[in-house]
Amino acid sequence: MNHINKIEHLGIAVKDIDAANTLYEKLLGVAPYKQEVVASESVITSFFKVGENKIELLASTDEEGPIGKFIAKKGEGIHHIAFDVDDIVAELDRLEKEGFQILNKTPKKGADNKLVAFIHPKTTSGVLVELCQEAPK
Ligand SMILES: CC[C@H](C(=O)O)C(=O)SCCNC(=O)CCNC(=O)[C@H](O)C(C)(C)COP(=O)(O)OP(=O)(O)OC[C@H]1O[C@@H](n2cnc3c(N)ncnc32)[C@H](O)[C@@H]1OP(=O)(O)O
Ligand SMILES: [Co+2]
Repeated sequence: MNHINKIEHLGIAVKDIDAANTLYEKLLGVAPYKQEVVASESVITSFFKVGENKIELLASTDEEGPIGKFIAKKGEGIHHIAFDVDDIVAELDRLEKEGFQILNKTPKKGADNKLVAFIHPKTTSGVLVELCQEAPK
């Protein structure tokens, strides 16, 4: 069984979701296919399909949220890389045993019908990693 199946999406932190939607629609030549608020993360997300991959734009709904804090500290830009897994609980267990710092050991509801968990960037050479498992319909 594969551990990591593919890149699920690339998360990009933006200040203004409408302005970023317009910019990325020009850049990619395609409109976003979904916009979704994830209140637990204080974000509004917007998804673009690019071939087999996805871009997730994220704007903060609360400056104290993770995206608000990220932009305040680092400005707009690439925020995280998300990987698709078949069994997120098993993968979190494997990665914790491998020494990665899991930020939420219990997967939480993410956007685009996913269960998600995050790994601290200080244990992944500075890249915030998200694991995603397709949530049961
Ligand atoms: C779930 C909905 C959606 C989806 O796909 O379904 C999403 O993707 S939501 C995305 C937003 N949610 C999260 O990011 C949750 C996980 N993130 C966190 O728990 C925090 O943001 C955390 C722990 C990564 C950083 O926490 P905090 O900002 O409070 O701490 P610091 O600012 O002190 O940062 C500590 C250290 O990490 C560096 N850092 C922070 N964010 C990132 C990042 N995105 N990429 C790389 N590095 C990051 C920060 O610069 C600090 O490093 P230092 O060397 O001390 O400056
Ligand atoms: Co994400």
